[in-house]
Amino acid sequence: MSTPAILVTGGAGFIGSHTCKALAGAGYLPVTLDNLSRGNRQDVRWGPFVEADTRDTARVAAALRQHRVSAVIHFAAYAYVGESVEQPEIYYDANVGGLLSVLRACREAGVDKVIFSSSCATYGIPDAVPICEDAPQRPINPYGRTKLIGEQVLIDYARAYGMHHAILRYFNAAGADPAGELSEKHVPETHLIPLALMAAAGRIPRLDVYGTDYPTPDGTCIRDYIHVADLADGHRLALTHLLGGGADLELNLGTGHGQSIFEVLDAVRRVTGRSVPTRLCPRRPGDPPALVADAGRARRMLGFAPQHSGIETIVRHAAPSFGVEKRHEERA
Ligand SMILES: NC(=O)c1ccc[n+]([C@@H]2O[C@H](COP(=O)([O-])OP(=O)(O)OC[C@H]3O[C@@H](n4cnc5c(N)ncnc54)[C@H](O)[C@@H]3O)[C@@H](O)[C@H]2O)c1
Ligand SMILES: O=c1ccn([C@@H]2O[C@H](COP(=O)(O)OP(=O)(O)O[C@H]3O[C@H](CO)[C@@H](O)[C@H](O)[C@H]3O)[C@@H](O)[C@H]2O)c(=O)[nH]1
Repeated sequence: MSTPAILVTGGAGFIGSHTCKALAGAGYLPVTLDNLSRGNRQDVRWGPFVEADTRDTARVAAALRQHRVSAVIHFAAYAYVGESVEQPEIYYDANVGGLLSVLRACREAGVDKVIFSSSCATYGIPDAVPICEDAPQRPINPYGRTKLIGEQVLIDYARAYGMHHAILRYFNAAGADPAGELSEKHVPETHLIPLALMAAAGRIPRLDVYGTDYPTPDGTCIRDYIHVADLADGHRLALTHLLGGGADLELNLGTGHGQSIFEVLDAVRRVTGRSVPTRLCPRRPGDPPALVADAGRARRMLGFAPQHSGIETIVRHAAPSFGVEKRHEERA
């Protein structure tokens, strides 16, 4: 039997490149399609590369046909809350327009299985944590709205066209390939753990802590940090489920445990043995106080069980990406 080919849009990006590695390890051929606006060509190492924009429907359809693709994993999107508030047009265009174009290409090429990168940002400010999948989805910024629209498009396309889907709502992706073949990087860099490591390494003067007056035990925001290798494995499981004829899925991918900003900074200090200079700042607009997944449905439906997602492991695997010496080499 030939190796099933999977089109991975955004496969040159952070989560996409880690997922391509996991897919190749599981016997799939990942075909990356990326416009390199925010990804890295050198991280496309586990299958062919198509440099194209998702909105170029003809190029996407040609890639699907050329590689006889069995399913699509659609990562390609812009993913910054603040930027989406400043420039909503590029978000609706790339995130919603890109998805519509990929789905049109799938229908033209006869591909009927799509895995979609959604986000806990679709929940907005939740009424309660942990957040289960049936909680109300009331995004509070354009980024979250583009993801919710994407989910709704997929649900409508399933009813009308029989397009099968797995909607995966990631919580905070972090860390890097445990084997060290890929690093944690984002363009531009605005994420907490990378910036804390850069502050520990002396590459930036300090980490700004956005808000210490939230209704949380230490006053800082709580997030559910999930290791990128665990997220990659979640995609492998969802793909196996869909290719095996399993029902459509709408799942959180998180750990079920939250860390405050101060707890993350403590982990960075413990792992690196270095101090993290900080400056206490006002809240960043658009940040919900606490986002933690109810991870039960993914466990029940897919057997999803994060292996690397302790905060210290995440920080230890991310640290080399930022040139911070690890204090606990023996524990790698
Ligand atoms: N990082 C997180 O914590 C997180 C959490 C929830 C959801 N997500 C979602 O996961 C997906 C991947 O996120 P990431 O952190 O790996 O981001 P990333 O920016 O590292 O990767 C996105 C990739 O998509 C590519 N891309 C963007 N627009 C494109 C277009 N129009 N055509 C072709 N390629 C395009 C970029 O070049 C980049 O390589 C995104 O859809 C994001 O919204 C991320
Ligand atoms: O310099 C910094 C950077 C971040 N934070 C705080 O740290 C927390 C986490 O922030 P960040 O790492 O920027 O992640 P999020 O804003 O939670 O967004 C990420 O996680 C979302 C899911 O929660 C995804 O949808 C987004 O794409 C992804 O960027 C938030 O409370 C931030 O205010 C700081 O205090 N200082």
